[in-house]
Amino acid sequence: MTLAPDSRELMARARADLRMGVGVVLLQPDGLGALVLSAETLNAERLAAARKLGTPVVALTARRAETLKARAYDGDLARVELPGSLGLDWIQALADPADDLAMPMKGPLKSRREGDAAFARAALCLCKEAQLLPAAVVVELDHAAVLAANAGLTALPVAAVSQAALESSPQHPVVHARLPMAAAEAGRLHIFRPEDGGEEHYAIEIGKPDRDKPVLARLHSACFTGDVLGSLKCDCGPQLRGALAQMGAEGAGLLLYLNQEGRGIGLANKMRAYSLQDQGFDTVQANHRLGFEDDERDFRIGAALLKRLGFKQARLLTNNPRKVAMLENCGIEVVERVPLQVGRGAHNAAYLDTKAAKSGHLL
Ligand SMILES: Nc1nc2c(ncn2[C@@H]2O[C@H](COP(=O)(O)OP(=O)(O)OP(=O)(O)O)[C@@H](O)[C@H]2O)c(=O)[nH]1
Ligand SMILES: [Zn+2]
Repeated sequence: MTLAPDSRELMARARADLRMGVGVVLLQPDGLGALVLSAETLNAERLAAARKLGTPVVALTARRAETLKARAYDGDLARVELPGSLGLDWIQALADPADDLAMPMKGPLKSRREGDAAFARAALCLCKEAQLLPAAVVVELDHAAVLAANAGLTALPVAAVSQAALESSPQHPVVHARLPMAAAEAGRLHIFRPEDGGEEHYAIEIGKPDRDKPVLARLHSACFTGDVLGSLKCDCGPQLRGALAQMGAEGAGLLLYLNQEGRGIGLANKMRAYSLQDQGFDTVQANHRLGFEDDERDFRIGAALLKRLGFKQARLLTNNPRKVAMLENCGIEVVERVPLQVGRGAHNAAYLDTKAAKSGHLL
């Protein structure tokens, strides 16, 4: 056992650093490395310091590059060259689509072809995990480890980032306690904490579901606007309350409340998406313009929590066939899909229709 943080713990530090605007260093075994800064949280002083170290590029996802008409030579991403005359405002306009329509970016943008995109790819992965806009300034360095040590920056192997993206962090039970609720007096709230320093997730157990029978279950993704504020733009609030009510009526069930706000992009980015929706884009187009995929959630967490609580089979309350497929892939048998169609209204009809047309939701 060592006191030093392992690579997963270093990733948690890196996420926190990027959110504050502090750079992180990525290292390759051959000694080559890169300084990475989030485009969203970068300031002018740090950009100037980064420019003294080498030639920065702005890493963008292929989704964002498509909107900006930048060539994504690396497939899933583009490394856009940063002209010497342009600075922070230009980088932030590349990253943030808020003003795309009012002030379109003046191109053409020049994308880098040569070299390895591994640093840029890891940088975008870290930005997404930090729930920042997926855009980063990346400067390749010869003496990256020395820079990290001298400046006190978090340094981690670039391979650790790609490896972590493939795995789902183990979730550990922290505590559970009785919680009488309006929907069911016999309620119990369990808290789970991931090893990787990410968001905690919750399980709400209603009654005493038999572990040897299929449990009436729901994987509910956090929606602050719908669940708490009663937003009419989505169906989350009525789905949450409808699921709990059905479990209460049956006397048993399990609702997993997964802290994957905004289909995994975080509340700030979801509000950016809402702003784009006010400009006429639908929910999927808005995610793409921001540089995200339609859905950035990791549904493996739900399967892991079901298993951890002793369940092997479920009757799943959902309209999303991807949730069913993912649970099955992760070893939970879904014996029945129980539709959950509640809360349709004037404000969310187009949103629900888009989910059906583009994301495969069943109406
Ligand atoms: N990015 C983005 N997220 C949204 C938008 N509207 C709602 N959400 C999020 O979408 C998620 C909805 O989650 P769920 O209701 O669990 O999932 P679902 O895929 O709709 O599937 P079912 O409800 O089970 O049929 C929540 O995390 C919301 O915060 C939007 O316009 N953009
Ligand atoms: Zn919602």
